[in-house]
Parts: sequence; structure tokens; C-alpha cells
Amino acid sequence: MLNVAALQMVSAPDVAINLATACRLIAEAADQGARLLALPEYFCLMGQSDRDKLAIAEAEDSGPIQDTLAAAAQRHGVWIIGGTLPLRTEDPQWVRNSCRVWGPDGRPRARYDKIHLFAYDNGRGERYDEGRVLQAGDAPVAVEVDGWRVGLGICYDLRFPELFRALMQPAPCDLLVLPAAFTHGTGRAHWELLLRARAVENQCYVLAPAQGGLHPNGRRTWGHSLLADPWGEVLAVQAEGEGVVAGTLRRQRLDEVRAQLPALAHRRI
Ligand SMILES: NC(=O)CCC(=O)C(=O)O
Repeated sequence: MLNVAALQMVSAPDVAINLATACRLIAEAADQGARLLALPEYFCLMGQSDRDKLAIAEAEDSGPIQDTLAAAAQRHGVWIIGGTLPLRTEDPQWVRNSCRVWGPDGRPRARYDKIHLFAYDNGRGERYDEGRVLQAGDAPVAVEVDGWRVGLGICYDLRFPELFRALMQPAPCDLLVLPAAFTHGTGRAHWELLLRARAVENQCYVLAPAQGGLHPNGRRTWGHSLLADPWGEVLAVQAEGEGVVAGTLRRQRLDEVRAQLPALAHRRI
């Protein structure tokens, strides 16, 4: 059994406010008994422009955002999947959108850099192009959490099933965690559909902590942080606003689904 929680936020353009909110939600989830907690993409900043990420970027393993999450993991004795934060590259004009993982002793255990960079223009003034400031990652990352294999993806990565297939090698992941900040429009159309599809095709749990609501920068995100089981059933969800979306992973459920319909074993790789 593993108790997990997705922390939903409506982040502001102010790092201190966002860190305080993240710490409050972490404490709440830990009090509810969660052992693995995950924050959304861009939890530490939803700024006015992509370039705001450059100003708050940290070196790997050092900086106020990472120190805060490491201390919270240790204080509560939990695993924290730290949404995303900008990490510096060699070139000051570029950052990586990185998901860091801390163990219950506060030590960093993994880093995944978002591979697929979001670009979107809805033709009505809503436009994104992460490739203007982000450097893409190039390697899938999975981490072992109390005997559970946990694969990482970030937001737009959700649309690329081959990433999650790669994470099923050399051994299947038991849980996929996808910190996200889906737009309201694309989220309404595709969010739940894609998350449940990744759960069904990989026969594993999916935990997706999201940004959800109207942000002070004027952006509106879809929210609907959720936990889906290996059969694609939604076990817990929260539509909008800050909150804790909690649930329990059961090994027996994974084994049951994989035994009843052995699609993972039928892959022709
Ligand atoms: N930040 C993102 O990657 C947003 C992805 C998104 O909204 C989508 O529809 O995909």
C-alpha cells in the first residue's frame, strides 16, 4: 500500500506566496497520511512572461525553492515530487523545466527535465511557446519509492505515449506522476481522456497534480488534479482551487488488472 496525494495550486507571480502555499498543502497531505506528495508544474511561479523563469532559476541542488522542499520532506518524513522549477543551464538565456524528487530524509533522489515543450495558439489570443526559454530534456526518468517504481512526466509530455512506454522498460512502472498546468481549453477537451488512457495502456496508477483556476497573471488553468487506477477508473479528483487529492495505491489491484488482461505482457517490442 502507498498513500499518495496530488496537491492542486493556483500559483501567483510571487515565489514566496507559492512556497508558503506549497508548504501548507504538504503539511495537510502529510497529516492525512500521504507518503508520496506531488506538486503541480510551475508551482513556484506563474509569472507574467516566460522570461520570469530565468530570474528565479536555481543551480541543481541549491536555492531557496529546493531548500524549502527538501526541508519539508524531512520535516514530515515524506517523499516529495516537486512539481517543476526552473534550473539553470550553461547559457543564462535558457533554463530547464525540471521535476526534482526528495526522499523522506530530505535528500534529492531524482531529476527529470521536461522533454516535450508546449506550443499552442488557439487563434483567440491565447498563445504559449515554451521553446523560447526552455531547453528540452532528453531522458526518461523513473525513481524507486518504498518499493514502487514511479515514472515521471511533465504536463505536455502526457500527449506522447512513447515516453511512458519507454518508462515501462526494463520493468513496468507502478505509478506515473505528471505535474501539470494544462490550459483551461485544452484541459477540458483532453486532460482526463489522456490521463486515463496512459493508465489503461500502461496498466498502472496515474497521479496528476495540476494548476487549477484563475491565476493573478490572468491565465486560467484546467485543474482536475486526479488519481486514476490501472483500470482507468478515477479514484479522486478536484475540479478547481487549492486542495489535496489523496488516495491509496494497492499492489493487489495492479496484479489483478495485469493478470486479468495481460496487455503489458503482449507488447511486441
Ligand atoms: N504547460 C504545458 O505543458 C501545458 C500543456 C497543455 O495545456 C496541453 O494541452 O498539452
